[in-house]
Amino acid sequence: MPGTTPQPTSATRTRSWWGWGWADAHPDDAECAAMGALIPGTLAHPLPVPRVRDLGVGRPAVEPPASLAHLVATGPEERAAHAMGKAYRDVARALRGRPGRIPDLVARPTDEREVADMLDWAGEREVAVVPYGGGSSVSGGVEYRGDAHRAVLSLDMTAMDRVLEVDAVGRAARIQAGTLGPSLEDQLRPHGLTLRHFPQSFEFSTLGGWLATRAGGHYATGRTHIDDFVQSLRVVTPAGTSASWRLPASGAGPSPDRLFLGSEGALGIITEAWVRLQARPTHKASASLAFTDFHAALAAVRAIAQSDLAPANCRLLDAGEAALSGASHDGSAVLVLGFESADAPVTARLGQAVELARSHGGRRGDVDGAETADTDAAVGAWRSAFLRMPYLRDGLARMGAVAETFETAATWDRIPGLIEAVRTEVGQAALKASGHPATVNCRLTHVYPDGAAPYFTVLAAGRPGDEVAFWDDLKAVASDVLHRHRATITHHHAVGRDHRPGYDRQRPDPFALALRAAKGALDPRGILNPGVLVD
Ligand SMILES: Cc1cc2nc3c(=O)[nH]c(=O)nc-3n(C[C@H](O)[C@H](O)[C@H](O)COP(=O)(O)OP(=O)(O)OC[C@H]3O[C@@H](n4cnc5c(N)ncnc54)[C@H](O)[C@@H]3O)c2cc1C
Repeated sequence: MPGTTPQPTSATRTRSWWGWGWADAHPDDAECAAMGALIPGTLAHPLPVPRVRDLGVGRPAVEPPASLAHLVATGPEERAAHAMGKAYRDVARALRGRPGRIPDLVARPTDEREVADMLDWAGEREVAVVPYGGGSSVSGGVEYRGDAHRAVLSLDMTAMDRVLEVDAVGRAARIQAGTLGPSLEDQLRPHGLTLRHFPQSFEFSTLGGWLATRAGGHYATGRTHIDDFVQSLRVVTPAGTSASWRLPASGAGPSPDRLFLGSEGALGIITEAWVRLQARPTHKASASLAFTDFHAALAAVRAIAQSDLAPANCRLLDAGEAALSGASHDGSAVLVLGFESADAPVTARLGQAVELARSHGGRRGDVDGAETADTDAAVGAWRSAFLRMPYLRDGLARMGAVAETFETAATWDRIPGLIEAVRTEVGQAALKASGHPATVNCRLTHVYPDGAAPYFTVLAAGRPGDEVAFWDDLKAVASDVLHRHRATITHHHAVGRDHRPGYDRQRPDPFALALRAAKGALDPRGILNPGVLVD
């Protein structure tokens, strides 16, 4: 229309090379300063937005092979954008001009043959291959550390981005690994189907990345992990291509798919998968409940998780987290509930869950019974904050503040003690290291009949110029607490390089032996994502 300003689209917008999401969505200097003022001890002015030209990116250590050169980028911008994931420590390193080793080449294969050719070439020349989906890793999964290889190739899968087949009868689709979340759902929509896997990073992460990290979706209890949706996988390894059969279930020995789910690029390149789909939900209802007593709220959540009500969303925000997201301002914890169905109205189930929560002391917020949309104010506030949070984290990082999250899972008997210990010990460690009190909030992002996944947010003044070491020290304290409480080192953020010490302590020794043997058999030259999972 004449006179209207064109809205930016994904075709016209630029991804940030150093931080989350779109470059144009980051808070400006004034917003950064306003946020920083809320955390005592942060910088007076924001650190400048980092520029690739200040990194002094050198020439690649190797030339791309002539036959594949048309798939390879060697420019500094592309290479810098593929050097790291999107954790706080990645953002902090970029802000200080120390992103670590920049890959020499960025390759974008368009089919499986090209993936195999890239691996052959890399194997012959001792070039490390780091698979790259959306690059949203928060555990050091897409960066190369060390210098044991001649060069580093970032294998960006996003040119393989199509839904290849839809089986409407069996409700499944064959999808290429480099498909980003929004495109995947856009391609399924005309079929009335959905994968319904929504990690917070949905917009900038791929099916292959979800599979390689065993990602956890939000708005989901029950079938939460991407593993639950996999029918079969194709994986290109230096030892050949693994293709499993499409099956609804199978008891034929250990599952080949399970070997590659969570393999984080260390065993092969996932090129495509058949995944189970669902009808798109048409009935929706949501509600929030406030709790004065967090322990009563924990009991309410457990009761709902152990009932057969099966909410689509059941997450508990402690008082700090509820205040941060705008879901509550009176010191209450908030339980967010959501129900969905493609077949039947859900208000009755929502009503039962609300009653269960009330019997544990929950005070009812607005219940939306419209069956079509979420209008509960607390639910809406939480959802917008949830999506905006990564941008705000990067704004706070520019103020020298640490704003980061970590997550775990444990059985119900351990949950109260675990949450208390993390809050206390991480809080004390931050105070000791920076001289300023830190905020350590908790929410339960995923709940199960037998346990829950607590997700912690840390907001603290960093040590100016030394933010990464400060965060690493806090994370080491947190990892020790998790280990003592027999809570997993990660529920859905993957192992990568950052969680290796915790993972190595957690996994049984015979399993480590088997994993090493698998790595040796599939990747005999040790070129695939060296440093993640297993050496
Ligand atoms: C703001 C934010 C929110 C997040 N929210 C969630 C969340 O809600 N749930 C969740 O589970 N995670 C979350 N994450 C973590 C991250 O998004 C997930 O680990 C995601 O699955 C990574 O997908 P990706 O496509 O970005 O993979 P990448 O980050 O590119 O890669 C992740 C790992 O998988 C490997 N890999 C990628 N593609 C392939 C492939 N085709 N074959 C073999 N290996 C491959 C990489 O080498 C790397 O080791 C979040 C991260 C951020 C920054």
